[in-house]
This record gives sequence, structure tokens and C-alpha cells, in this order.
Amino acid sequence: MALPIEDYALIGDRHTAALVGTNGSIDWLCLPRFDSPACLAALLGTNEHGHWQLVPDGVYSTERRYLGASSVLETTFTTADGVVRLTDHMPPGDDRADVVRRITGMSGTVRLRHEWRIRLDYGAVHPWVRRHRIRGEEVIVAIAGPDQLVLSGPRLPRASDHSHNDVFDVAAGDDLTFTMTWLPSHVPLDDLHDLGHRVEASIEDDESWIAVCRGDVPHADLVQRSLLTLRLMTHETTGGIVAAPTTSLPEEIGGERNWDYRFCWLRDAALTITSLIDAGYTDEAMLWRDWLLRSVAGDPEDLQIMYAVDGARRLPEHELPHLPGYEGSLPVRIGNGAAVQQQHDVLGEVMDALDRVRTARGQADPDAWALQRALVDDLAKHWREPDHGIWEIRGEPRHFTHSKAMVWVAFDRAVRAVEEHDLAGPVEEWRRIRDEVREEVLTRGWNEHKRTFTQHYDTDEVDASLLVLPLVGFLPGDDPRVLGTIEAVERELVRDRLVLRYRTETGVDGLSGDEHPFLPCSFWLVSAYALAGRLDDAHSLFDHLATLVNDVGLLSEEYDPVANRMTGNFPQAFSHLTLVQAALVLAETDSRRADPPVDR
Ligand SMILES: OC[C@H]1O[C@H](O[C@H]2O[C@H](CO)[C@@H](O)[C@H](O)[C@H]2O)[C@H](O)[C@@H](O)[C@@H]1O
Repeated sequence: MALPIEDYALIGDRHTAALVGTNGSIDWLCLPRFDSPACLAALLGTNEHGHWQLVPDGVYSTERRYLGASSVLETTFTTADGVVRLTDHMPPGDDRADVVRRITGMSGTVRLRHEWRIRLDYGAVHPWVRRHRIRGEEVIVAIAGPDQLVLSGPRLPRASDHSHNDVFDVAAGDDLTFTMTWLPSHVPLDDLHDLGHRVEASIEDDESWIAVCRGDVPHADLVQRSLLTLRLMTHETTGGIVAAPTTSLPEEIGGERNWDYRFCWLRDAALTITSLIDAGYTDEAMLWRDWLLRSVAGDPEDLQIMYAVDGARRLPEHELPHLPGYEGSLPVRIGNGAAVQQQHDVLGEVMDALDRVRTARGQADPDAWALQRALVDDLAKHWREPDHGIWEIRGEPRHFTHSKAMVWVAFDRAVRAVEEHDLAGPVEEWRRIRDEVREEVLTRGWNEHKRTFTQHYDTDEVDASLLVLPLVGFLPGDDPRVLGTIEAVERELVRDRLVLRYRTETGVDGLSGDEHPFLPCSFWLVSAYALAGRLDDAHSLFDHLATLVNDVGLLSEEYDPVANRMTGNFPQAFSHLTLVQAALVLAETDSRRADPPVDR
């Protein structure tokens, strides 16, 4: 049975990632890529769907941390008989897919249980398992279809009941390393690399990467962890950024709002890049920009709102009926039907990110600009049509106010490219559309009676996505219309200090059931407060949100403030990138308050 979501930590090699529980069990792992079929899928079912566990046999307590500012996870188990440490790591950068688990006896003698239960194709397939020797060393090989998994280590578990199990004592000073390696099933594994020493190299690499991040931000430790988590979700060679490494962790426990996030949304990735650039990282931005150029290459009419990490377009949504779901939340889905939706906000986020890339680098790339021109010209033809909006509603398309405001952003950044970077384009036409859409948002998206911008043109409901209007420069943070919208969000969407995306009761999303507050919207409220000059409210909410991260600094998509637990996919890039953004906005507004600009 899976643990509460917050009891998991993430390890990864920047090609894929695994969730490790406080009970030493890896309950989710897709190899070799984020969106490959899972070989350990207990997270969405039971141990029978695959897990790999090293844990004390009996009563124990757990403490966890990442080693320094790295993504190497250390779990310390304390029992009445002693203390044992488990170090989990996936070495990056070697074109292999390995999970390395090192056991170190710290004190006394602890009896450990080892269970290696592989199920391929999301828990559906029992592999063919045999023992084998590689250069004299015994290993266990599990094969089914395209996949092969090889377990090596000093003391291999024994086969029983479609699983491999062992119980052994670990005394102080003992040191045992187990490694699981994925290979295509037709490739013989002829060498066992010694991967133990790679831990130090990974720690050094992460620590030198994070040293770039500015330290003068509130909750700097959480900002660092968020950046490292975003790094783990960025595919090392293609530059694609996944929204989360999981599928179907439910927005509502027991509900149907269960989606596959192991893909690259242009929106989430563009917002990630924006936060990374603001935090001082430009190399990732270049890698992602090149991913974007390749992925959206072709006719701008064919632009999708999401792609696979290698830019593949077909992400058909399927249900996996053999999996019982996280705490019974059904269906379990793979693929994502939203891939073929119209979402007009997306180009706004992309154009804003690319504008920042240009500014950060101080130069423009002609190929990247040619693509942006083509995409903006295509948006000029379609922006008046209704769309599915930022929340990817499954209901009828609408004229979402946020989508239209982001259309304004797309044209505004295109105009800026011509004005400030000397790039060529029909700037008069773009200015005209920019001004027209702004006027439309200010009239049709505004409700004078309620003094708020509205979710779409035909409703008086508010929507938390409207909190980004000051963040993207559509209006100043202290504009009365922005202040009114913040107040409407506070009145209608705040639940136990956290912010809902919108009220599901209206049925706008075409789904049954409810959901919990969406953490990115709560971070947007922090930023909106700060830009509105409500700095005490901004700090107070940010401090509150900082209490919701789990013991290793990770956040899911949503939070249930009544049950005090995380819901939705985990960890989620959107939550972490908005945390970073809110910290940077706060640092900026704090420094302006301390040192106000002098009027000349
Ligand atoms: O609310 C229904 C939709 O939920 C998912 O979309 C959400 O996650 C995306 C990835 O982080 C994010 O870009 C989007 O803004 C969120 O609403 C799901 O992917 C959709 O298929 C679903 O319709």
C-alpha cells in the first residue's frame, strides 16, 4: 500500500526519477525515461505492482535529508538495536540508468528486510527472472519485452512467490551497495560499473550548480531545493522539462481527477525557464529553447501545448484498468488528452520566457526569432476563438480572461523584440492587436459590480489565474482593478489560507468531484500581495506555505488543508517554480522598501 504523498522523496538521473518512501521502498520508477512504462508501480496499486524495499525488520523510526545541496537522499533508520543508513542515488551523465542503494551500519546491529519485486509495463507483467554471472559476479536478471533489469550486490535476495527476498543483519561499520541497472533486453550486460564513488561526484556537481543561485531570498533553503528539483525534472540531453515525474496521483483522494504529468507542457516549462533565469540560470534556458525549436518545428498551425521529452507529439490518453489507483483513485491514466486542446495563454508564457532569454544573453538568435514570428502571426489568426484555458478544462471552450491577457503578453513581447532588440516584424500590426486585446480584457473580462476580473467573459466568477496579471506587466500591482481581483480571490477562492484555482461547483471544467487548493495559485497570491504593496500579507502567506513542504522540501500540486496532506502529482514543477518566483518577487520588493528609488 502506498504511503501518504508527502512521505516520498525524489531521486533521479535527469532522464528519469524514482519516488523513495520513508519506509525505504521505491514505489515508483519508470525506466529509462520519465514517460517509460513503470517497472515499480506500487504507488498506484500494491506491492504486487512492483517495489524495491530495504527496511529494518520490526519497529523503527526514520529521519531523512538530501546530502548537502544535492539530490542524493539519505534515510536513517533507528531501531531499539541500532542505527542503519540508506543512501539512494541515481548517477547522472553516463547514458545508463542505474539506481544505487547503499546500506551503512552506524551503530549496534539492525536486522534488515530486502524485497526486490519487479513488475514491468506498469505492474502488468511478471518478468522472466534468472541468476547469471558477469565477470564472475552473480547477478539477478529480470527480462520482459523491451526491458531488462539487473540487480547486483554483495548479498542477493532469493526467489520466492514472484519476488526476491532476504533478511540479514547489518552491524556498525558494515557497508553494502546494491545496484539495479536498466538495459534494452537485447543488450547483454557485460560489465558491472562500480557506481559507489559516483555519489561524491554528483554531490559536487549539484553543489556547484546551486552556488549560482542568489542567497538573499526568503526561505533560501526551500528555493534551493525547488531549483534542484526543477533540475531533476529537466531531461539532461533533450532539454525537455516534465511537469512532474508521476501520473494519476489524485487531485482528490478517491476522485477521477487523475492525470499523467510526465510530459513537457510549453506553459510549465516556459514558467520554469522564467524562474530559472530570474534565479541566475541561463544554460538551462538555452537547452530548453533548443528543445522548443525542435519540438514545435513545422507548421505553426500544428503547435501543441505539450510534447514528450524528445518532442514527440502523440500522447494519447489511456486508462490502465489493472491498477487499483492511489488509495483507490480511479482511473489511472497514461498519456494526456489535453495535448490536443487549444490554450491561447501558452504562447504568452513562451514569448515571455524567450524575451527573458534574449535579455539575459544580450543577443537574439535568428532561428529562434523566425519561429516566434511564425507563432505570433498564427496567434493573430486565432486569438478571438474560445479556448480551454490554463486549467485545461474538459468542458466547453470559453473566452477565458487569463488566456486573452496572455495573448496580450505574446504581442507585447513581440513588439518589444522589434523595439528593443532590433528584430524584424510587422510591429504596427502587432501593436494594434496588443492594444485591441488589452481593451477587450479591460471591458469584457472586468465585472464593475463585483470589482474583479472574471474567469471568462460570460461569468461573474473569479479565477486565481488572474493573479498573474501584475506579474506579467498587464497592469501595475497597485492598480485598483488588480487590488479588487485580489480581494475577490480572498473572498471566493481562499480555503484555510490556501487558494483554489476556481470554484468547481460551476461545472466549467466538465469533471465530477472537487479539488483542493492549488499550490501555484497560493504562491501567485504571495507575489500579487508583494506587488500590491501588501508586504506583511505576502510574507505571512509565504511563511505559511513554507510549513507545507515535506521533510525534504518537496511539494505536490495541491494541498488538502483539512486532512493536512498533499494531493496531486508529486513533486510538481509548477509548485516549485512559483515558490522560486514568489521568493524572488519578495526579495525585490523588500529591497525596494529598504532602499526606495529616489525621484529626480
Ligand atoms: O484540471 C484538469 C486538467 O488538469 C491537468 O492540468 C493541470 O496540469 C498541467 C501540468 O502541470 C498545468 O499546465 C495545467 O495548468 C493544470 O490545469 C491535466 O494535465 C489536464 O489533462 C486536465 O484537463
